[in-house]
Amino acid sequence: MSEQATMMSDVAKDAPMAAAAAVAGATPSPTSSAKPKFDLTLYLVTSSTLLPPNTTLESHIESAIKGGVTIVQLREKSLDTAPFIALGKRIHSITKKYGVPLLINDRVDVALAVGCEGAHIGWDDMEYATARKLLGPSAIIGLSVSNITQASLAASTTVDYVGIGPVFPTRTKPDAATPLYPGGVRQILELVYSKRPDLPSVAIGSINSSNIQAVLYKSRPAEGLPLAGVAVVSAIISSNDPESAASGLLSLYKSPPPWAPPPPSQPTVFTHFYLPLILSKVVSIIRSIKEHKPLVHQITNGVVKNFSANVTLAIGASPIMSEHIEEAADLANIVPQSALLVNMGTAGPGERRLYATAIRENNKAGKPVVFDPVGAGATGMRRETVRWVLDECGYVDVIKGNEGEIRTVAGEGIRMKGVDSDSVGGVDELAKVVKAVAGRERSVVVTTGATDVLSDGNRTVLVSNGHPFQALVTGMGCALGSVLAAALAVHKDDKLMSCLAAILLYNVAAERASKADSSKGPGSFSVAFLDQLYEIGEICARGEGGWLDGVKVEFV
Ligand SMILES: Cc1ncc(COP(=O)(O)OP(=O)(O)O)c(N)n1
Ligand SMILES: Cc1nc(C(=O)O)sc1CCOP(=O)(O)O
Repeated sequence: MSEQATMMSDVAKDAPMAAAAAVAGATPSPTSSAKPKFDLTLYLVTSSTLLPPNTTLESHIESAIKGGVTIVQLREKSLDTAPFIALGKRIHSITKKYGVPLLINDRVDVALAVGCEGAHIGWDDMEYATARKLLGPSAIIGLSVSNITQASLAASTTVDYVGIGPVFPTRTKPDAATPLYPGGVRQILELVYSKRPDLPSVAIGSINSSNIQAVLYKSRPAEGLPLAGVAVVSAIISSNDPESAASGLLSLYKSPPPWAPPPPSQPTVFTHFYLPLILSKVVSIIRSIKEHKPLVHQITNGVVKNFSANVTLAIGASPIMSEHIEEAADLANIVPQSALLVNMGTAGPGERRLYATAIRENNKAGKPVVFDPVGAGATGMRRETVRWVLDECGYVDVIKGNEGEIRTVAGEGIRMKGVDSDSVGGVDELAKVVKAVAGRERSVVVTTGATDVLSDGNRTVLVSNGHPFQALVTGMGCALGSVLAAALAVHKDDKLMSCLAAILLYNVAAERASKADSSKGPGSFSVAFLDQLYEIGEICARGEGGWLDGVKVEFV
């Protein structure tokens, strides 16, 4: 209330601003009034053509403001000047009542005539310097930014905010630039911050209740200003209940995303000094799996289903192999401890909607998601599926793959033979790539190979346990996804720790299986491996950690 009240008095005081004087032919005085305070948190951009039937823009805007919209932009592409000004005046009389600033899209002349708080302009509109001259120093002026060059140019001006977009493909603006996705928004935020650390930004382009938290979370730069808000058109304008649409968006904006629980009070420090502590946590996570029997919903490929289900059962978790969109929400909520594994091994474009629904439902339920981009670099279709999952389906907690797959996720055009991969650099170089991808996606990344590399973007661990037979059993790599998911389901507050527990369980089980008398080759090894997964679970249930004596763990 107090912020709104301050804003209201500022807006009311400054409303006619220097602009009105300019309309009358006078030059606006640079000291005529102070710039009104503005809050970009929930920015409503209008489009009358998207209103539901029998509704008016005036009542829609008023309801949306009641729901929490903090700033409004009148964007009416097909109105002539006179009706545009008349509409602007009617809308301004509403926004002023609530102390919410009103900006006009594209048309500086209309903003001047309406006497509202400012304008938003793009690169095809009036040049910023001219707009500023006409509107005066107290006007709020925003500039669109769709790429790094525009970001750099915008940040070299005195503009008041930038509108970054489109984040996603949008039907509302047919001439929008190429989608940036949250990762591209983050790059622009970093650039803007490096040139003008005080300049606030909003993101725009198909932002709605299903993606707002992922946009905010994944676009957040490692340092510098995060987004100051989100701008939406259809998510509010096309709604039959704009007040609820706005309040729903605002509440999602303000709450921490369910997949990012508050950091543990004592985060595990990953150094050799703390190895005994780390290994005792590994034991307790594996014991927890047996205790809680988490459900692992697996959308996985046909080649590995049976083995993955057996691996899940052997560690004490409960597998369900479902590929029905209709039950994704129920499965995400059916038990308190569960997780989702999405393995794209044999997927085609038909599966993308299933992935999106299952990932979003698990995000909403605060359940962890493991994504295995099998064969990511092998074909264009697979590369597009990886992009779709990471950019458009919400948030994945863990990305797990072999070196080639993770390098593809990193954006390297590595060639892959089927779903296997060639190693290109040393482990140190790979560790840098893994860490960079983890930082970029804000996920834990697990790369499997002779040495497994795990990173959450800050801490990076190398694990060199395991046995060469693992590479000779179909589904060995894929089934690891179910163990990662089970570990995350029971231990969410330090995801890297959960992944380390899963990797150590898996690889030590493989070493022990290779030494079993019954283990004569990959076939008998795979049976002994299931036995060892079970056996280690039993050992951990007794609270014993001797099985970890030979682990080869390095912290980098
Ligand atoms: C907040 C915000 N950001 C970007 C835009 C896009 O403006 P522009 O580039 O002028 O394109 P049109 O809106 O005119 O199609 C915006 N309007 N608002
Ligand atoms: C007005 C606008 N500007 C964009 C940009 O990329 O600059 S995208 C866009 C349309 C946003 O509408 P919706 O929320 O319905 O997708």
